[in-house]
Amino acid sequence: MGPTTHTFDRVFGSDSLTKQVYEEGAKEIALSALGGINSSIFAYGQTGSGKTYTMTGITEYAIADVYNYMDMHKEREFVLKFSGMEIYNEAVRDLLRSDSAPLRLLDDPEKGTVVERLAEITLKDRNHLHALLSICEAERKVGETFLNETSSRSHQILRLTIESSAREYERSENASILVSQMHFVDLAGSERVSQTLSAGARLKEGCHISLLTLGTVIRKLSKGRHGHIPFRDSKLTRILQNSLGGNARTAMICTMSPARSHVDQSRNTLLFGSCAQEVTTNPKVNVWMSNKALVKQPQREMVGRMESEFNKSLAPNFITYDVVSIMKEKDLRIAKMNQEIKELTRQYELAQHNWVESIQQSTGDEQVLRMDECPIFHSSQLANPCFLDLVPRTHSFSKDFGRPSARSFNKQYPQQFAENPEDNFLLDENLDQDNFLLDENPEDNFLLDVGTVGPDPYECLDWNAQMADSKSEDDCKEVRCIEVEELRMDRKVEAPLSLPGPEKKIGHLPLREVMNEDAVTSPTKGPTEATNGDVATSLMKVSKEAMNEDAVSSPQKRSKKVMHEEAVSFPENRAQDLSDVNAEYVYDDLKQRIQSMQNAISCLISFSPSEEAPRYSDAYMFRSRRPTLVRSRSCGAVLVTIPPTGFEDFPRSPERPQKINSAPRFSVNDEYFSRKDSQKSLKSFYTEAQNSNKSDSELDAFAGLNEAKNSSNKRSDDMVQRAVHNMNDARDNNVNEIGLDEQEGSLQPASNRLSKFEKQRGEIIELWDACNVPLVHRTYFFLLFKGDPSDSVYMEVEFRRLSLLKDTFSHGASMVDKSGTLTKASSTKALDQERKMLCRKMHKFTKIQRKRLYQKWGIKLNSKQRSLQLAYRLWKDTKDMDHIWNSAALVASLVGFENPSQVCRSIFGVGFLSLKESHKSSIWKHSFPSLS
Ligand SMILES: Nc1ncnc2c1ncn2[C@@H]1O[C@H](COP(=O)(O)OP(=O)(O)OP(=O)(O)O)[C@@H](O)[C@H]1O
Repeated sequence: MGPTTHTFDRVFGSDSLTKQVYEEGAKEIALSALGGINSSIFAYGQTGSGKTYTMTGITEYAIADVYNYMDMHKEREFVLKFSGMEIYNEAVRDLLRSDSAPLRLLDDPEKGTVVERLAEITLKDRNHLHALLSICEAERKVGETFLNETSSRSHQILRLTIESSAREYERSENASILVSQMHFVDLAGSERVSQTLSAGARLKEGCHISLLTLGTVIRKLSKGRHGHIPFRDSKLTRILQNSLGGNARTAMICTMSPARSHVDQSRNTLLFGSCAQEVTTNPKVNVWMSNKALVKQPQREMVGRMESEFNKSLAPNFITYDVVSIMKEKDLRIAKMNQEIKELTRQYELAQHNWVESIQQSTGDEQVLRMDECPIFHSSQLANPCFLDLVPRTHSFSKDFGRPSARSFNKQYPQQFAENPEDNFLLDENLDQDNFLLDENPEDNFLLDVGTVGPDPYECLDWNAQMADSKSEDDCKEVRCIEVEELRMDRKVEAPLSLPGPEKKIGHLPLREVMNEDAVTSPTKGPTEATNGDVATSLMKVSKEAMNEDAVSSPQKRSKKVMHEEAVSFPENRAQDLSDVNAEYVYDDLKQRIQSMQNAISCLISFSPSEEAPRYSDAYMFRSRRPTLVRSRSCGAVLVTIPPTGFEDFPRSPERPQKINSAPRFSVNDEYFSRKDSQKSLKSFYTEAQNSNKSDSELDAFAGLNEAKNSSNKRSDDMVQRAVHNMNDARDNNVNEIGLDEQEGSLQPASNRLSKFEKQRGEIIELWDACNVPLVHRTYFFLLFKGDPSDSVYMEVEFRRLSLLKDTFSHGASMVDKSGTLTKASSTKALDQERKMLCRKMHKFTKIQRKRLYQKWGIKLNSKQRSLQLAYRLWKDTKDMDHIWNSAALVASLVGFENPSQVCRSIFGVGFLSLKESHKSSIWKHSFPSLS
């Protein structure tokens, strides 16, 4: 048929060694996979021409080279995965799972065609790979034996996936992993194409489809990528689509028999090889972003968002407009409201006085006394604290005519109860949150023990906290007290029956339940309060009910609303009005007006010059509403004592005029506490910061959450200087600046509270120093030092605990001095143990504080990445290992890691010590290019 010329890259004779074929024909391409480029080595040829023989050798050599390369490049990390499959009769079989059913092919948008459920074994070492190769070979042979074939009728595809990365890629901003696949494809004998084509009976058998499609694909590809390339027409071409014409470097080894009888097959093979020679592929380096790198981008955005929010919340600190005039205006309004409250309170007391008088007149003092002695609380239920717990603290029934008891109300109007936001807050999670002191951490009862000395810090707990602390205990106390009464008064009096007129109606109401409710809704009452006054108050309530009924049932009387309005609108007539049966509405109205006034004041003092920073003020208002709600609604006996004295309670009353400069005063140095000089007090820090050249950069770096550095260095400087200035203000207790003095008369309580707050803060700082309180612990107080009244209890507790700690230390020292019997070592050990114990307790407490702060900051507890990111940013430009250690400690505390070293490990992949030791090594240099 005449000579035909074909050109190939290499031609090997029959005396060529497989090694030579590999070295000259396949090695370069195969090892491209180590650089992230897919590679494929095909063997094509007729049966018995040496495909399997050659591919086995090439695979061996390639694997050896891969492992040699890995050995020579220890700075990189490699992960090898191996899988083997066989395609026979368009069925894909996993060679590593002998019993596997044919595998399906799936289209993955990123990876292309993938074989579903194909085993991919991560290799331990080269022996492991050899073992797997043997398994594949054996498995393929088993199939051939089963088919009673002496030659390969199937295609074998061995795939080695190589993932390589720099060992310290985790630390790199551009962290990436190279992922490539190395394919070794031993095709079925090529003669089968022509055979099957000629022998139609075998068309549906063997590998003809794949080979036929392979040939078509190669032919089309060799002519350029014009038209449709039928990759999807066979499993083989579908799986190897990349290798054939896409993202891969491919070597096609064509084997031929020198026998004259095989000249046709040899010619076909040459034609196939010629076509394949023309095919161009489009190999690329396959760079995958590491998981961390992938996470980093959105994480960075998230951090940025959080930081900007955080900065916004701090905005008042850096706002430059005239806060003095705004504060003055607010102070004036507050002063005016205080005056109004005083007047209302006076009216309120008078109303109550008249009301009591009217009750006494209508029932007689004797009756009251008899009621007082009534053992009406004889109830096993009442003595059951569980029952008490189950009764929600409803307190908004003062205007519900014929109100049922708390229990029956809930049964009858569950919806209404659920919809009442005032009631809901009693059930919300804040209860748990504030309940921690007793419930979540039994060990924190230690704090309560401390609290038995000096003024009770819990007087300034918000209402929920009081409820949480006292709900079971105080209720029990109250019940106990009642039980005492019961024992003392051993006779029953049908009290309601003795009430005149309409009272008899209400007398049908189970007075016990009314009393129960009173007991339940007066959690703040101590045992001594549940005496005659309580019962008298309960009686008043009963009478009130009766009056309500009366009012409703007497259309001749003026409407309640009118009476109510008149009583409020015309105070000069209040004497007459209050003596009326509708005096209760004046009473209620006054309460409500006082309450709304208090709320308004809360509004005013929760200074929010920027609408962008509503969080604190909102939270503040929410909290500040609680005491007034409780006191104004449910506890008549307690109610009388609230205003105006309630305003002077530190820090319960919400009308403290918040000093603008004081609120965020400590914000800038929040992170600065994580510096190595952990024992440094705030004062010394700020003094030093002010005099130090490093204040600009380091303060800012430690502020961390502050984007000021990135956005504007100049602004950052201003911020820091302002913060320092503020700190000095605090130290000098200079309240003149915001014009408080002008309102001194009316704002004296608030000023007192401010000064008390600042004094307490100073004391705590001194105690920290005195007790060598660790840095991490101090950091929990950054935001608590903002002066939010609702935080004052924590300051109080901290102060007491530290006082105790200090006393304990000094006491321990003096014991050593006095006794003289203890050796220094033993006493030191005892002190150490004691200190450890206290530290444990402190740690427990601070964990809770941390949780609380998280909630306050809006930080999710699982935001480890954010903190680590922050740490990385803090460390990026530092050479100071102490600095790293301290900030790692801070981050560890924030993210809940056990120790700072764990933080280092998370960021660098090595612990702190390794990090320190390796700071001159490539790891360090890589991580901190500025150092290298
Ligand atoms: N280069 C070589 N040197 C020595 N022997 C070889 C060489 N190539 C192949 N052989 C031998 O020829 C025989 C057939 O080789 P091999 O099985 O590799 O052919 P094949 O193309 O894979 O055939 P099939 O398609 O039927 O599987 C084997 O016994 C093998 O040992």
